[in-house]
Amino acid sequence: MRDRQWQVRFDGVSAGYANRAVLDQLTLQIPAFTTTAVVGPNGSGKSTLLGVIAGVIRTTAGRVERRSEGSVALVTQRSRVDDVLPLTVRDAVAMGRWGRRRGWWRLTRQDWAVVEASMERLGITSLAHRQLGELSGGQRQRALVAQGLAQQAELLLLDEPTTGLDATAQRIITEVLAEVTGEGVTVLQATHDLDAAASAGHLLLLREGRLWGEGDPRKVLTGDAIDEVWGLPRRV
Ligand SMILES: Nc1ncnc2c1ncn2[C@@H]1O[C@H](COP(=O)(O)OP(=O)(O)OP(=O)(O)O)[C@@H](O)[C@H]1O
Repeated sequence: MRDRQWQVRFDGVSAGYANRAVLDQLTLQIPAFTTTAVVGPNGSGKSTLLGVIAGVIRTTAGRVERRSEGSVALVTQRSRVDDVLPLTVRDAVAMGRWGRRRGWWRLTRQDWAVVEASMERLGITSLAHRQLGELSGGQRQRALVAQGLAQQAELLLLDEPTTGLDATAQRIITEVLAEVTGEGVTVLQATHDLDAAASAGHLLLLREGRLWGEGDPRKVLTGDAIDEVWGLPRRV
C-alpha cells in the first residue's frame, strides 16, 4: 500500500460535530483509481469520514491531503431536494452537471450526452420521465448514483449506495463502480455489505471513530476482526 499511488491522505485527522468528537486521530491512505470500502458498525464514523473528504465537515486536528485538485462528488442515500421539487429522473441526473454550468438551461449537448450515458449505465433510461419522488427506494438510489457519475468527478464518494437494493441493482452498481476506476476515478464507498467490501481494492475498518484496520480487504476482514469489531458471534 505504501508504494501505491494515493489520492487522499489523512495524517492524525480528528473531526466531528458541534458537541461530539467522532473521528479520532486517523492516519490512512486512499489509493488512486481503485475502490476503497469503509466499513464498521453503526455510528463508527463512516459518513463523517466521507463528509471530511467532501469538505462538508471540518477537521479539529491533523491534515487531509489530496494528490490533485479535481472535483469530488458525494452521493448520499437521500438528496435534500428530491422530495420537495417536482423533478424527473433525467432532471435529477442532469443536476450532476450543474457544477460545471450555471444552470440546466445552459447545459450543452455534451452535458446531455453524459446524462444519458449515466442513466444507461445504471439501467434507468426507461425511468427517465418518472418523477424522482414516486420511485421505489432502489430506483431512486440508482438515480442518485447516476447523478454522482454524471459529475465526472475525480473522486466519487458514496454513502451506502447498495443498501436496501435487490441483488440485480446491487450488482449493477458494484460493476459500474469497478468500471469507472478503470477510467481514472477513485471510488470510496461506506457500506454494511461485507461481501462488497471484500471485493474492494482497499479497505478501511472503523470502530468508534478509530481506524481498526486498513489494507487488503481479505487480510483485514478476517473472522476474528468481524467478531471483535461488531462484537457478535458470526452466523454460519
Ligand atoms: N449532524 C450530527 N450532529 C451530531 N452528531 C452526529 C451528526 N451526524 C452523526 N453524528 C454522530 O456521529 C457519530 C458517527 O456517525 P456517522 O454517521 O459518521 O456513523 P456511520 O458509521 O456512518 O453510521 P451508520 O452505519 O449508522 O450510517 C454517531 O455517534 C452519530 O450519532
